[in-house]
Amino acid sequence: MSSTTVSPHAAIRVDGLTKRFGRTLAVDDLSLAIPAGEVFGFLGPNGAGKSTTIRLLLGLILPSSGTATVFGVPASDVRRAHRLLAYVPGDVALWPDLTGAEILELLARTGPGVDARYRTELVRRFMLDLDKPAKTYSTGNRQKVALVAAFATRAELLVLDEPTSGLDPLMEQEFRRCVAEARERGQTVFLSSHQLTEVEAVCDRVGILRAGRLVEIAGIPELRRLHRTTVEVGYHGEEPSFVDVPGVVEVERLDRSRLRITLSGPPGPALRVLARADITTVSMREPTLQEIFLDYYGENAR
Ligand SMILES: Nc1ncnc2c1ncn2[C@@H]1O[C@H](COP(=O)(O)OP(=O)(O)OP(=O)(O)O)[C@@H](O)[C@H]1O
Repeated sequence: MSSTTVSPHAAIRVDGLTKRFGRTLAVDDLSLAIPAGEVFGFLGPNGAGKSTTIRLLLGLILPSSGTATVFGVPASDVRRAHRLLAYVPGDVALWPDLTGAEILELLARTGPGVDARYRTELVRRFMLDLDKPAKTYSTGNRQKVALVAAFATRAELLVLDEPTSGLDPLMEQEFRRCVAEARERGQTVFLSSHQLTEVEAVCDRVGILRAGRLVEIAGIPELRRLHRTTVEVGYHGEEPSFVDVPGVVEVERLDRSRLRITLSGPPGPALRVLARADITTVSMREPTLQEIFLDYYGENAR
């Protein structure tokens, strides 16, 4: 079932978005367009500006300069914009004396409309006990209530700010299934996360934020190609030489007949060297998103 209307607008469009808090430049001239139907991962280390960007998108704060729209509606036009979106914060606060069931009903009445059958199914899948007051819920259970409420809406845009930090691996799997189902229905998902395996598993594209600026925006396969790939080869006879071969970052001798070559960028030149050698085995490994992330922020970034 799809209730998503086709919009000529991007789900999210941000142009020159900037937010200063006193001397801190939390978001710095950010421009970004997320087409309807995309699952977009928003990555960055602590303090990079992810939550500030989300608060700007939700109209909770106003930008110092620049614009943000949701399906063409200015983010600051909260009444209209919030008919199109549902939001899950990383740190879910619920009304302590209401039960889970009462909270789901309350949220359903304020949000952009709900699919009650799907909601019942999600309550079962997330193994949520709705009869207890929210003050007895653990962090993970509070997060589940917010996730069920958001996924059960037919909001065209789901904004999820680190929504799985309190979930166990089983529930994390369920979350991934829900994102896939949202995508199938044509909903757009904006997912800020520290969980790189999750982003890798569910997102079409990722934006990487550093100190308020977008440093990279790409599809995951494309990101991998831009980063380090390791190739292990076994050879007979003379060791292949990678001196001055473009894209070869490091060559490590594993034993007398095996090398590990680290590549950055296209592998063509290194493969041409290998083609001339007497190669007995070859294996190639692309970087994980975690390695890419460390390339940006870890030792290699300095
Ligand atoms: N209300 C505020 N007043 C002053 N500074 C703020 C305010 N909100 C955020 N900042 C600063 O803006 C910068 C970006 O913070 P933000 O919370 O957006 O980062 P984040 O990427 O969401 O980090 P995390 O992963 O830790 O949640 C930080 O330097 C933070 O200290």
